[in-house]
Amino acid sequence: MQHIITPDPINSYSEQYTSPEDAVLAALNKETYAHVRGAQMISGHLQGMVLQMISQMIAPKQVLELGTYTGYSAICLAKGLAEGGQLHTIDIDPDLQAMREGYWKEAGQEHKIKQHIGEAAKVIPAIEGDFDLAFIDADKRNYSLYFDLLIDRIPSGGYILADNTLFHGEVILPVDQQSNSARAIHEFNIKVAADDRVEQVLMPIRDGLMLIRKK
Ligand SMILES: C[S@@+](CC[C@H](N)C(=O)[O-])C[C@H]1O[C@@H](n2cnc3c(N)ncnc32)[C@H](O)[C@@H]1O
Repeated sequence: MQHIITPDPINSYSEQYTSPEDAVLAALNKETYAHVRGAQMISGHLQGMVLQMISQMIAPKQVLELGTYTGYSAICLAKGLAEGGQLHTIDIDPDLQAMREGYWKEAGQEHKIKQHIGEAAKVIPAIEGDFDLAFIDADKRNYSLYFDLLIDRIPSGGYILADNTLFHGEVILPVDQQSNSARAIHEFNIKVAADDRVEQVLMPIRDGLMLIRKK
């Protein structure tokens, strides 16, 4: 499944003029593609640097990530945490835990990252406090539910990032030709755009990255 909607040469050029992927992230990316199912899900070099820079700009005290996978985006987001800050990351799948913990340690970020295993919708209410930044990157059909669960936990001036908001370009197809996931994402985009509590920008980076700011 294609997860990059920009043409390959444009993507390669953009990567060429983006700061190089650090050695630990490059090794994690390589191992994910070599050994882990669904490797196209990984954020990767370009989007990873976008996540890192957004996190560095916000310098959040507490970040919530929905969808850890092999832990690539968690490293990128953790790099921007304020001194003493923490990233909570939730995944339903326990199997990749040893792999991600190994890379978090190698990246020197393990002390900032707390892994929660379970269904995101059940785990979110069990984590205390507000989130200066939340990254939604788990199952697509629940994006609208995740927005509802998170919006009151984001302070004014805080941010939500949502991945795959262009869903391989399927969101622009007539609704009856969209897959269930694409329709759920399209409904999420409509919902966010209609919500007066937020302002947002849908950036055509990788598979579509929406940056939402709570007013
Ligand atoms: C797109 S991947 C995350 C990629 C990762 N954020 C990155 O950029 O490298 C989605 C992850 O969401 C997890 N997931 C799917 N449904 C979930 C649910 N209901 N609750 C928590 N995690 C879920 C999957 O196990 C998978 O690891």
